[in-house]
Amino acid sequence: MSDKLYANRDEKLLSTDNRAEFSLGKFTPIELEWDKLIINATIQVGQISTQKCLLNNIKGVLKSAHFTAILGPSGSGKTTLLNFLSGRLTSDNLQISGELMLNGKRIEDIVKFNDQLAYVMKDDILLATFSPREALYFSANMRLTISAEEKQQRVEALIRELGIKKCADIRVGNTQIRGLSGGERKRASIGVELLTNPSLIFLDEPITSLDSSTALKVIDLLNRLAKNGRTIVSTIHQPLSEIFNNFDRLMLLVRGNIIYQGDAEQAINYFANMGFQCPKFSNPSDYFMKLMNEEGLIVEKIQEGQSEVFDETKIKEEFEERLQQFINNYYSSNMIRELQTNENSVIKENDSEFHIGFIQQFVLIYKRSFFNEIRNPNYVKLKIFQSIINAIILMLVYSDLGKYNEGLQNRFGVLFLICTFNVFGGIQGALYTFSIERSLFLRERINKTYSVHSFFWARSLAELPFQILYPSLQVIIVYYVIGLSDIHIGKFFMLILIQLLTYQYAVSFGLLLSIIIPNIQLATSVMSVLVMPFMMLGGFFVNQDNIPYIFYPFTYLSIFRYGFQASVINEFDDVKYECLPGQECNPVEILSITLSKRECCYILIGLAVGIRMIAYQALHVISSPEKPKFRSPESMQIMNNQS
Ligand SMILES: Nc1ncnc2c1ncn2[C@@H]1O[C@H](COP(=O)(O)OP(=O)(O)OP(=O)(O)O)[C@@H](O)[C@H]1O
Repeated sequence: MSDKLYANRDEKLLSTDNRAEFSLGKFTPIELEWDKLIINATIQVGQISTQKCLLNNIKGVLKSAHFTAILGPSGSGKTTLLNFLSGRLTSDNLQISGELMLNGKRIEDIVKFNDQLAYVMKDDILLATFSPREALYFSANMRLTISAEEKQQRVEALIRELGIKKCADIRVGNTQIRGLSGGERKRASIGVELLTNPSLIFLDEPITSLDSSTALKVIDLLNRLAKNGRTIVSTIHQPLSEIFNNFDRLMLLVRGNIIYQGDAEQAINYFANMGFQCPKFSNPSDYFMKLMNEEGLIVEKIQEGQSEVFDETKIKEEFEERLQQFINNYYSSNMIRELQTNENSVIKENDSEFHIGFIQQFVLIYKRSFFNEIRNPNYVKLKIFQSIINAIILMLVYSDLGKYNEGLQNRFGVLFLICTFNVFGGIQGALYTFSIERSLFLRERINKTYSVHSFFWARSLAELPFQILYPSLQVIIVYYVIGLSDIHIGKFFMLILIQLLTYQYAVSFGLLLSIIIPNIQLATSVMSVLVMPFMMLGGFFVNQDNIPYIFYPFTYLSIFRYGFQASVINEFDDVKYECLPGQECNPVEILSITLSKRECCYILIGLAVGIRMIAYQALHVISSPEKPKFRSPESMQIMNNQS
């Protein structure tokens, strides 16, 4: 059926220079072949470690100018295969053996050919505050070294090809911002990956959660890309028959074994010849899914009229037998002999790591991060609102600071609360902003869009104006209304500086947490657990002299301590405070503060910078996860025997 749609595919393949042209420009067709591929995972349960086979000695090929669909029940190894083929398999508990050939030539690591590949992830990872056109221009400016005019032509051509002209300038959106529909978002995600004009495109469940007509549009787009000579491979969950009819090649995976690999149209006949006839007018993919599942076997029995309660072990045995029959039949079929790539044009390895220099990367990321912040109106409004509300609460509670001992207590209290609001505001802000950008950062890093260096510095600088605004606002409102330091202009600015430094330390801390803990809920819980001891040992609740030695590390690192102590020194510096009528005391000594205001500020700067540098290193680590190493088939066999 697909041939009816794409009658000229073979002509394209036989073109003299073996190159095909799409509106994006020329590219070299790619065929990818793998052989004797085994992927095992080591699973540790308590003291016992076992081996699980994820892909079981499989051989296969992805042909150029074909759209290959990988179908299989959940857990059959589809994503593992796709990730292996695209060089994205990252897990230190995996062991691999096998061979990979690109256009007939054996290669060690497909990542060296990243320029020719694209991977469209299951989730659409785009910035909610940017439109598809802006996302495409950002990616084009980062990843293409052609002239500005050519970039514009390519972006506009893509927008046309993707059929997203009408929504090209609408923001992508998310749960808070109304934006694109699911299908438009998916096509925009595919567009970002197509910008580099890749020859080989991997897609992980591109139509899951799309309605049937939108899913058909996406599949039609993939078909058009295949028609033009590209190699398209996609995992797909239970496609409709209209969608199934658009596949050129089909690969069926069950428990890490391939049981069919070949022309999608021939699959029905192939299984019919084995005695498994797909009923008339039923969806072939539904039928194949039923064949590949134990549950399918039960359904089959019910449909045959068997009404007894099914014995689980018997069903398991029967399914094992059926699976073995499929595997044996597949290995004795002609399909396995046809799995060869053509000796084809040699593919060039990536030229360089990045396409543009640090300064250009920095400027592009800076602009994007800055606009992302201000286009997130709810977030900015919320932060400003939070600062104002905190200030109002402080003003109301401390409307009368008092004169003697009670005045002392109140002043300590208000200064500690200002620090507390800033610490929580800084940590939460950093946790929130990085957690929503995390997947985008990882996707762009895998694509080598920019360096960690440029991302880190550009983002830090773009956020700085907002990190100055939020804590300052609170001090500005509170200071004069409450009447701290008897309204001394120098002390007022000093208090702002101290709070800005405290906020920066909190931001560094929050950033580190959000980098090392991918789950925002977990990161928030860890934050609360860690922040409480810091708070208790910040110098307000317990006097510095009475803190047990065991807690000293917390006092040295406390996010509250230096900001609070510096604020207290600032408030009472050179002031003899009248703690009782006629009796003066030095509040700094009451709290046993031994550091000077300047020392506290230097320590805050040191901690903010130090923790930020650790966060920077952590960004490097998460953006280049360790890849499983290739092993010999013999050592895999030994490991399997031992487990
Ligand atoms: N690193 C790992 N360690 C242990 N088991 C793993 C690992 N990665 C994958 N698996 C297991 O391997 C099997 C295949 O996983 P995979 O994600 O490839 O399946 P899938 O066919 O894509 O499933 P789905 O359709 O549900 O996405 C699953 O049982 C999964 O739990």
